[in-house]
Amino acid sequence: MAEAAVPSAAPALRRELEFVKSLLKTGCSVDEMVAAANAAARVAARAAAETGREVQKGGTELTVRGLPVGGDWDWRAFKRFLQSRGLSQRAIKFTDKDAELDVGVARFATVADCSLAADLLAACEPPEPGATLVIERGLAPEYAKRSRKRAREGEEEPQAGSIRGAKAPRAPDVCAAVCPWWQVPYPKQLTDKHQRIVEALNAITVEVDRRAYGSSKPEWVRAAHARLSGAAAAVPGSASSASLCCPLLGILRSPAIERYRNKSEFTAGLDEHEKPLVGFLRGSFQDGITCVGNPDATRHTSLMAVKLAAAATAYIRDVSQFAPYDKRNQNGYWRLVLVREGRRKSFLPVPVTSSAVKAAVADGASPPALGILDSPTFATLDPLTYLVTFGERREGAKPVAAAAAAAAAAETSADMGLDEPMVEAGATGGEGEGGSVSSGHQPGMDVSEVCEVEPEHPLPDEVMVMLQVNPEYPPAKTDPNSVARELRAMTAALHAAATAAVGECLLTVRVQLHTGVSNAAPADAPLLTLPPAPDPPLLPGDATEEQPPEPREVTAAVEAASGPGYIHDSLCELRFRISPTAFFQVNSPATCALYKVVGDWAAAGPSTLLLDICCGTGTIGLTMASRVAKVIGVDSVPSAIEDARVNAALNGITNAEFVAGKAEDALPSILSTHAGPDSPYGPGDVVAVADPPRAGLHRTVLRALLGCERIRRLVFVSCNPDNLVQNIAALCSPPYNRSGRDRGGRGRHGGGGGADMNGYSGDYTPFRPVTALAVDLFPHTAHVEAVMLLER
Ligand SMILES: C[S@@+](CC[C@H](N)C(=O)[O-])C[C@H]1O[C@@H](n2cnc3c(N)ncnc32)[C@H](O)[C@@H]1O
Repeated sequence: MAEAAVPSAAPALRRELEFVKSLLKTGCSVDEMVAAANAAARVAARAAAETGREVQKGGTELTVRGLPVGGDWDWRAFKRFLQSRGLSQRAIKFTDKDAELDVGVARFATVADCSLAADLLAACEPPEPGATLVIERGLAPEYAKRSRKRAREGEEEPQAGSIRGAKAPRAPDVCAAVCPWWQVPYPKQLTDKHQRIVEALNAITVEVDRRAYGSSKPEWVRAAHARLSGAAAAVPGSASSASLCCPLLGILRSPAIERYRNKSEFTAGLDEHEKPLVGFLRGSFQDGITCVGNPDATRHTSLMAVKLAAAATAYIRDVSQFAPYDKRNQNGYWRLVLVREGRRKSFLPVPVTSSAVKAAVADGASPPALGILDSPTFATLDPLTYLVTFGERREGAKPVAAAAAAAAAAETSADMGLDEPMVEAGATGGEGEGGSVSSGHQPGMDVSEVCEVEPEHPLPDEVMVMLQVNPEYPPAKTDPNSVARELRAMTAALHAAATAAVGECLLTVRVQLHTGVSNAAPADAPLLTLPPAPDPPLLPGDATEEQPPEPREVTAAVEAASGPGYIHDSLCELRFRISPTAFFQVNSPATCALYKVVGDWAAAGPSTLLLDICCGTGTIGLTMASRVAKVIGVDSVPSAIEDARVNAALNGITNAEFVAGKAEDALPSILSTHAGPDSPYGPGDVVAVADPPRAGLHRTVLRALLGCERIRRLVFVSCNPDNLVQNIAALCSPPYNRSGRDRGGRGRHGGGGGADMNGYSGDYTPFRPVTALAVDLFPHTAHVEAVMLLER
């Protein structure tokens, strides 16, 4: 029926339709479901059209109409005009304007610069009194031909760096490969990520419904069904959020969106001309692509990392006797250059709204001062500063359960320890879907106010480089002296670049040996300090041209870079030691906001035992340690656990204990020791925070959490919406109960396999999803983080 009407360009909404279809099996009437499916199809068609428009809007080019004609009003005058309106020389890459046309075009360095230009020009006086400036994204047709010609010329580039013998696949541009959303306006990125979490929360409802028998079906699942059928009848298209498993408060924007990463993993390889380059892979080996691209245009890579990659490239190209590793023949020495950065003081950019920018410009002022919190106070940090909501998307939507929304808002706010109801107007779905419960203050900002302007970030104080090399490279295998010379000279090149970038900078270098085909090394791959200088020639005359004695500056640089082999970063008013292979979140400002939410939702107190499952270097547990009785963290990477123990000591924290091991091995015994019947922690005193890797939590961990009745509150952080669905559904589904096979013969779980879709038997109370929040830790990529609070 409605399926045929769904355009293929809307896979997300296709999933929505699948969801609606799955509910056909649940008990809603067929008419209701058909109405919902038709509504979904209409939304899909609209979304597809909008997506097409947005892609067009997302570039770095701008057309301005209404400019003066004649005289010397050519491209130079147009450029001067842009500069006079506050756009910097750096931001304007190119302008074009024929003096006899009233239209000019400009290309900007980044999408953010282009958005700023559009905002500034929309609010400024035109150069000719009485004229009206019309601003359009993209190139005017009058000029597009010239631009297309240039693009055609660019396409003739040879495409090397692909697997020999096969037809050369075209490697995508480096930005498309590593930050594929770099041209998508930031508000649109947030909208899409928020939608991704909407879909995940819908899918949790469906999954729990699928796993539970009629009488054991949780109340919140029944409520979602009721909302869904109500919404489908009342509001076309509202099915997309009516069946969320809990309210979604919005998405926390990243405080920093340009060059925000504190860690960059560069591949040493060959560029499209087969020249050595340290940068990002432009595709995957499976697709036949091995070619590396220059990282300097990628929006998320830090300036320090770009400079170190350039220094490593220059060294390998111009000086090194060793080749970069080539996966095609598995030969070569240099494989990876991993750069990590730390700062003595943390920082948090404070976002400005697009209307503030416009108002300031309309008043003739320069854009509002860009705030940056230097060493922000964690306890008083308000994560709502970064909350983005989507109020306008419900325009025309009738309240479905306004009273329930208000109640949910109040409940959620109380849970978070907030004075203001957080779900007021911005939250989507769950109990509160459809309710325009707006009154007074709306927390966070509407997505239409999201602006990409941000201040410069402070430079790092410490830098760590891990050079991954191939010890099987024949020239390296046979000549340890040349290995020492190469590693030391490379270190000197990196040291010079780091020092030139930031003056006094603590650079520390380590060498990782790895022989596998892919650069992903196991956690226990040998990690070495820099080798000593090769023995000097016995007599001064012994030094040949090929083997001169080591220059003094190399010796000095290596001595300086032989430091501790880890760095420190500041986060949430604490200091963290980070080893080369330990996990640490890559976007420190956004992580700070995320951890504040996690801490608030955990609502831990002086009698709480806090379990930090998958704790990395101990970050989440340590940021909460001062509020709780005890922290126990567990992580599978031993170096991360060593860091966590050091980090506790570094911050004077004495109530934290860290266990090295897989959570599935360690957690059951941690729980029986610390949270069993004889433990000093009463029911509800044990709070768990889980922040698993992309694969999610192991089922043994899920079982252990379900089986520990003292855990009544669980904060789940996920970087993979698909696994979030599976893990949360498992935690929120009722136990298997043979006597509950009262399906009335429907047998929809496959021949009476029945309710044990969860696979967990025993007597436990499932958790209930209470509230959720999306968090953008990775601007310009499709990745999105979600936080969920579960209770029972
Ligand atoms: C997404 S990170 C979160 C780390 C930490 N919570 C943070 O915010 O920095 C996931 C962590 O899970 C750890 N990990 C992966 N598999 C694990 C397992 N089976 N058991 C315990 N920890 C695991 C990784 O080493 C990594 O530190």
